[in-house]
Amino acid sequence: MAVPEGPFVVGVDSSTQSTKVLIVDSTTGEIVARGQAPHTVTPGPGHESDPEQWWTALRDALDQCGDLVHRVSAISVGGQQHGLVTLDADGRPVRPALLWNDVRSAPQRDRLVEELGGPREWAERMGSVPAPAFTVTKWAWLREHEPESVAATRAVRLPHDYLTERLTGEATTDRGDASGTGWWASRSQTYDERVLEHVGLPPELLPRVLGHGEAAGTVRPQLPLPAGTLVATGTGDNMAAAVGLGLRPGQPVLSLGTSGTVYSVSDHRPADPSGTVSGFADAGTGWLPLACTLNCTLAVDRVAALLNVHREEVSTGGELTMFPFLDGERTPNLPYAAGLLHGLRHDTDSGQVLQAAYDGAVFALLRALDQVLGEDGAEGGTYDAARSADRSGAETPLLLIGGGAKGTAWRQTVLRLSGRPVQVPRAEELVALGAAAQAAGLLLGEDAAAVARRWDTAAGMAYPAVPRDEPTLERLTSALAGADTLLRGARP
Ligand SMILES: Nc1ncnc2c1ncn2[C@@H]1O[C@H](COP(=O)(O)OP(=O)(O)O)[C@@H](O)[C@H]1O
Ligand SMILES: O=C(CO)[C@@H](O)[C@H](O)COP(=O)(O)O
Repeated sequence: MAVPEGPFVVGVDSSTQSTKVLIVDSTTGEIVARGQAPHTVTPGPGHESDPEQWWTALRDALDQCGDLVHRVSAISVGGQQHGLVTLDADGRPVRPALLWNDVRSAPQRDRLVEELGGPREWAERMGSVPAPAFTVTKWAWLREHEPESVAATRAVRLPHDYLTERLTGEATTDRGDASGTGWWASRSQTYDERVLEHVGLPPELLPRVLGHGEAAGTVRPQLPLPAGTLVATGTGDNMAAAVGLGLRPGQPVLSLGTSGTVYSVSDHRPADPSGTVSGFADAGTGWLPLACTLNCTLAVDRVAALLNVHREEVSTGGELTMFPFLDGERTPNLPYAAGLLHGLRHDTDSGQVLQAAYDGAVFALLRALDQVLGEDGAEGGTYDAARSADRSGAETPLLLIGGGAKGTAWRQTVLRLSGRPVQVPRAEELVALGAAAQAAGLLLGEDAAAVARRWDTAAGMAYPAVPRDEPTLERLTSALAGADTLLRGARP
């Protein structure tokens, strides 16, 4: 095999549970070194992490890559979306970051939607009806609950902005991640003065939104990378994964990680007034209609741990339904929900209970997939099936990514409940690869998604479609309707 010659680039995925770093040969896409370091997330009703720890984790993960770190030419950071990072006058976090899966801001979210024109106005102007995940709702929560933290705040950042700024010293963001704040309007593609004024956030506290392909800066001296290393814009983790797959319109993705997401890229600006589909911008000049669940791999792993079985020890049979909404849920919009199990019998075994958790998690994502693909449609919401078929007329495979995609039980559940062909890319770290492609794109003057396509990152195991398990889908649909009052829950 040829010795990698570079130039080398670094892709970073600073996600909820850990920081992952890849050093990639920009010519071939070969991964030549990797590192990973964990993050701590507070348990309980709120989910918070210390941004300083993300920075330490990034340095640790880079250290694990060995001497190659000193030979890299460019870097880019993909980060978990939406997190509210508040910095003081010295650039230090005022308090831990409020994360995307912290639903304490659900009451503020409801008020903001109502006070600023209702769901249709939000969707049409901003691109999304905000969920409690969105940064603007967290800022509104902080104003109510910790006015002293707000008073001490001199800068507001997203997770990837924070890390990029630590690398460059420049306050920058990109349109992809900015589109998940709730204060960046997709219609005007600028920060929205009306929203900012309403929530008392001075625009000068926000970073500059870089244009497509613009550099964020260069690495400051005395960091673990060569001084002067180019720093690309970076973006939110889902936008980075879309780049990492070299995604084209009509190719659906299902990502199984801490969050579950379904999305595609689109040339059309999404505007879903139901709020199921977030109308994000992508990392280029297009769009990324996306639906996200709060309960995915961690929830299913938690159920396996409660049952004291391995995550692959599932069994068939029984008539169980489970909605594993341990953290409340975003899709469907049930922020005050808790997990729910229905249909237990004397002969139910633990494998069936675990399978019901997988089914519930995948069902929530697949229910949203048609709406996501509808937002991708050319005529404002009608899913164009023809675009989702290849030249032979076969349905375009669902690309299955994220840590869960490594698991057999996850793969089989998606196949059975989607009835679609599924493709699992061999490349596992698509967020970090997408960030690496951004860095390579900046270095080589190429489009980042084209770089990823050149690296052939989406290639992998192809599973043909199997008949859709309609009885299970029907059982889940009717259980969801029947359990509505319970799942709406009482506001704490
Ligand atoms: N071999 C595996 N089989 C099934 N699930 C796995 C496997 N390895 C990791 N996972 C799951 O992947 C999850 C992490 O996914 P990842 O996409 O890395 O998370 P994040 O969303 O934080 O980036 C873990 O919660 C774990 O449940
Ligand atoms: O909130 C969303 C998307 O809107 C999440 O997808 C976050 O971006 C967190 O991602 P992971 O840590 O699960 O990768």
